[in-house]
Amino acid sequence: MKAIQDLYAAEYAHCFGCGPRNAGGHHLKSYVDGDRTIAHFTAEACYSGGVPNQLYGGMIASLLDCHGTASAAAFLNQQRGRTPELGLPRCVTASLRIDFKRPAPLETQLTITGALQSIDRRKVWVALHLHAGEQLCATGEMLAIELQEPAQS
Ligand SMILES: CCCCCCCC(=O)SCCNC(=O)CCNC(=O)[C@H](O)C(C)(C)COP(=O)(O)OP(=O)(O)OC[C@H]1O[C@@H](n2cnc3c(N)ncnc32)[C@H](O)[C@@H]1OP(=O)(O)O
Repeated sequence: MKAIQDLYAAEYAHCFGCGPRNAGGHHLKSYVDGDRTIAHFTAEACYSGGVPNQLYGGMIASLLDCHGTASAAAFLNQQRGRTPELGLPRCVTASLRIDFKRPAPLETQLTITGALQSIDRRKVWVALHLHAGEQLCATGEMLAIELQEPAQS
């Protein structure tokens, strides 16, 4: 199965966190998994927060940001009855609230999941969770918005 990010149009594939066309980026890969989405990521030691073996909060935000917008695109497509191969809507983050519940470890596989909360036209609300094993480390609530097509001249 292709990752959601690998279905982005070339002009929207430059994201530092997940863009396949960003050579220096993190290349997060998100997948549809039944009625949710899932991604895995292992952070290198350089992404430390102030405390040893604790992942920097900005990286947690980045993982939720990229996984959330990928999830929103996939959920919009599902609602419209379109298969991803026909192209994905392009969603960006309008709002992202994060609760940091427990420290997330470095050099350990993290699991990020997304669940659809609701859709209202171009607006998609996604609930996000980040786990290390069984431990819930962070939750997020995202409002993603589908970009409008540029007006035809
Ligand atoms: C393409 C995929 C690449 C991967 C992306 C990875 C994730 C990212 O890092 S994205 C980068 C960070 N995000 C951004 O830079 C977004 C910056 N913001 C914008 O570009 C614009 O504000 C944008 C596109 C979100 C919305 O603008 P625009 O298309 O003009 O819509 P606009 O008319 O303002 O709002 C649409 C609706 O959303 C609502 N809305 C907009 N922003 C918010 C917000 N922050 N909170 C609540 N509601 C909002 C509006 O009230 C409106 O609602 P309604 O239709 O009911 O009246």
